[in-house]
Amino acid sequence: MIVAANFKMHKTRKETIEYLKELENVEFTRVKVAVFPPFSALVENDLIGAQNAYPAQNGAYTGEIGLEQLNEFNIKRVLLGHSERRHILNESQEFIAKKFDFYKKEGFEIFYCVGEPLEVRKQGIKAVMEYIKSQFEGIDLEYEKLIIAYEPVWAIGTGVSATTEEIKETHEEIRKLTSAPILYGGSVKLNNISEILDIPNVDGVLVGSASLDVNTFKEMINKAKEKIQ
Ligand SMILES: O=C[C@H](O)COP(=O)(O)O
Repeated sequence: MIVAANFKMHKTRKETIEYLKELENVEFTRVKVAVFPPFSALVENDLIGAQNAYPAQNGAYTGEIGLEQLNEFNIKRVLLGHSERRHILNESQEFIAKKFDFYKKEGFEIFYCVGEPLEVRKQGIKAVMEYIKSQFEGIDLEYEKLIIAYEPVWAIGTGVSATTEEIKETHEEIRKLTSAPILYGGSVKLNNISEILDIPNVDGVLVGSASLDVNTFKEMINKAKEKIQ
């Protein structure tokens, strides 16, 4: 079971350090926990991953960070292909695949996000899978340190999670393509996490807004623990 927190553009360095301190007392046995803070809050801690990274050691890439900056904090985990980077920052599949390739070669654990917009979901699962397959172009689905996060765009930050049936059918289809763990993300809250974790082929969750409160996130970790036999 994997429970991951994506702070997006929330929290300062000080707040992130306090958050991590709160997590120190949590017993993680058999639950993998990951925390993705903003770049300015990256610290050396096993839970930490970067929300994004440029595919280079260093260089003239204004506004980006690369391997050199991640190495400073011994960070070996990165989130790639998040919907906000694809849709707000217009990252192309080709560029995301370049990042994937670079950080795969560096042995990073890669949380790789996919998910369809509402107009595609309305056309049904076949169209959803065509869309998702296009987001897998250039991605090594056999990479042993790959974790996939299925996050329907229309469920992110809206308070409206995908239905159990939608998650079930999509994860089932993604499972046919890879043996990597598959997380669900998109309005995961304390009141729906248990139900979501019960769905076949759901190996964990990627949580945005609900993860910002550390007590809520801790309770989510506990709910995930309850699912482990
Ligand atoms: O990375 C996390 C997802 O975008 C989900 O965000 P959310 O939980 O605020 O809907």
